[in-house]
Amino acid sequence: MLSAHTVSVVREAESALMARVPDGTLMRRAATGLAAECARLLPRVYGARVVLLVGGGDNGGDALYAGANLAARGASVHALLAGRGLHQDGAIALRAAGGRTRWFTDAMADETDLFDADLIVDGLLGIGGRGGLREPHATLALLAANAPAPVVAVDLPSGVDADTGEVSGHAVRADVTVTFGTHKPGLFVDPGADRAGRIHLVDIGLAPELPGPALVRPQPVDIASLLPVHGAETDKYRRGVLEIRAGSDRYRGAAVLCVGGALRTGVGMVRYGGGLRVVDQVLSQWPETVARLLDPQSSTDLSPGRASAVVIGSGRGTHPANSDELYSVLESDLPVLVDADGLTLLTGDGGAALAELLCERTAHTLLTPHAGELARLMEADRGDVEARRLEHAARARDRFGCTVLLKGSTTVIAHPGAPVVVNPTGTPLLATAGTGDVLSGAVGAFLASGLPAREAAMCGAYVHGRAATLARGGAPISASDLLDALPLAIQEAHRAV
Ligand SMILES: NC(=O)C1=CN([C@@H]2O[C@H](COP(=O)(O)OP(=O)(O)OC[C@H]3O[C@@H](n4cnc5c(N)ncnc54)[C@H](O)[C@@H]3O)[C@@H](O)[C@H]2O)[C@@H](O)CC1
Ligand SMILES: Nc1ncnc2c1ncn2[C@@H]1O[C@H](COP(=O)(O)OP(=O)(O)O)[C@@H](O)[C@H]1O
Ligand SMILES: [K+]
Repeated sequence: MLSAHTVSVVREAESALMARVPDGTLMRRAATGLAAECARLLPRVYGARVVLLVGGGDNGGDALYAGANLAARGASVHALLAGRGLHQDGAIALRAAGGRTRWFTDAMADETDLFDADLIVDGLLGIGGRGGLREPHATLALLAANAPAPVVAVDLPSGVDADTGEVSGHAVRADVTVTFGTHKPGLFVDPGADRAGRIHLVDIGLAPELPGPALVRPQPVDIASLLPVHGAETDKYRRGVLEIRAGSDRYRGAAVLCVGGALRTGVGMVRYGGGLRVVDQVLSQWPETVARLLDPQSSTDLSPGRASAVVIGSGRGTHPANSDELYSVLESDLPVLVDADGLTLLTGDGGAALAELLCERTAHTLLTPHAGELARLMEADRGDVEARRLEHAARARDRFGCTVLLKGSTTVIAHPGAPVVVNPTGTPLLATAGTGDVLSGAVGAFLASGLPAREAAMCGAYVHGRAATLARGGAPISASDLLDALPLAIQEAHRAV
């Protein structure tokens, strides 16, 4: 697992470490690691043209010392200084090694060395950055974006909020981010993650001072260790029986995709309950489904019966009868995943009794909203949810006391009492109708196999994201393509051990 810590925790750990080592040690370690990564990106250091964008704080200091290191090895290093302060010792070191420094003004915008650079180092702001970039930082970020050279961000791309990944206005877009001591949450979560490029962690000796992480990002090997392994003696009940209450006579596709997602994830049995037309459609597409007619409008027995887990909601409807169905499902002691229409039913005054029941559940419970659904659930603004996904997923987790998987450009999973998980797989190709239905089926299959909600969500989101990439080798996909690729994604994930 890669782990990330918030700014306040990093600051505390750094102070504790600094008290034990000679002055300047941490910055020297950081700058040495940064210079080494810069050197790796250059065909050769001697003669390379390196431009440093230098802010007034220690982030600028790191860039200046790394620049001094490169200048001492024969690079032509030019620092553009921005903001009010300057890390004086860093600037002295750079000049002593033959580098140049110059204060940046807007008038210079056309004649900077940026366009001729072989490498640009973004040392404008690190974990001390607050809010959108002010001038002249914003202009420099824009100039760097338009220059052809690769950009290396120091600690994090300037303009990205270290704790949330939020970007307001301009932010540097890095090809590589060299981060120090531990990852910062904003490097893992969009829109920040999208600005970070490849992330390289430099060990500055901080680990012993760090508490548990705020955030984790599973690696293939972590997923491999979680995936259920079915031995020779397994049978369909041990693999899990998933009851699916997704789709309706009106939205039959949701049922087909959700059932397909579960079957292709390797569940032992899917039981499906729904109206005549949707049952027909499910059976014609997936004859292995055990289906029964169930009309939420009239049936009194809406309970899920003998299953290992239930998925409910997508395309199911938001009528009072659907509320009754959700109520019976939540009343059971089975693991339950609630998606889409099921989430809508939890909102407003009408949803109060359901929400209360949800909060009281002791069995594994998982909500899988996208940003719009989470915004409705929590009476928040959708744009705000997208800008600060971690905070909003955690708020929903705390409100309902259950696991929340927030879908979107970065999928995050918030679970009570554990670090938030950031899913490392996925692609914008997934932003197409019906892919969420496949996800709920896949996660439901893992729940049915006995994985706890957090682990089921991690495995489901991971293989779903990989399936999107594997399905057509990076070409556009539809939700149905995911179904074919899910088994490959699972096979690949098992191999990572
Ligand atoms: N503290 C330590 O021991 C270490 C810190 N290191 C570096 O130090 C960095 C943190 O340094 P600082 O605390 O000095 O903070 P920064 O260098 O990140 O930034 C602080 C400066 O930026 C200005 N600023 C903040 N938000 C701004 C905005 N939106 N637009 C324009 N200017 C803005 C502030 O007024 C302040 O002058 C880390 O990210 C890392 O790069 C590393 O050297 C490792 C060791
Ligand atoms: N920009 C994006 N980048 C990566 N994944 C995305 C993006 N947008 C959406 N997704 C993923 O696509 C799926 C869409 O699910 P959802 O919004 O429920 O759609 P639907 O209801 O049509 O099935 C989710 O798994 C989500 O994480
Ligand atoms: K930076």
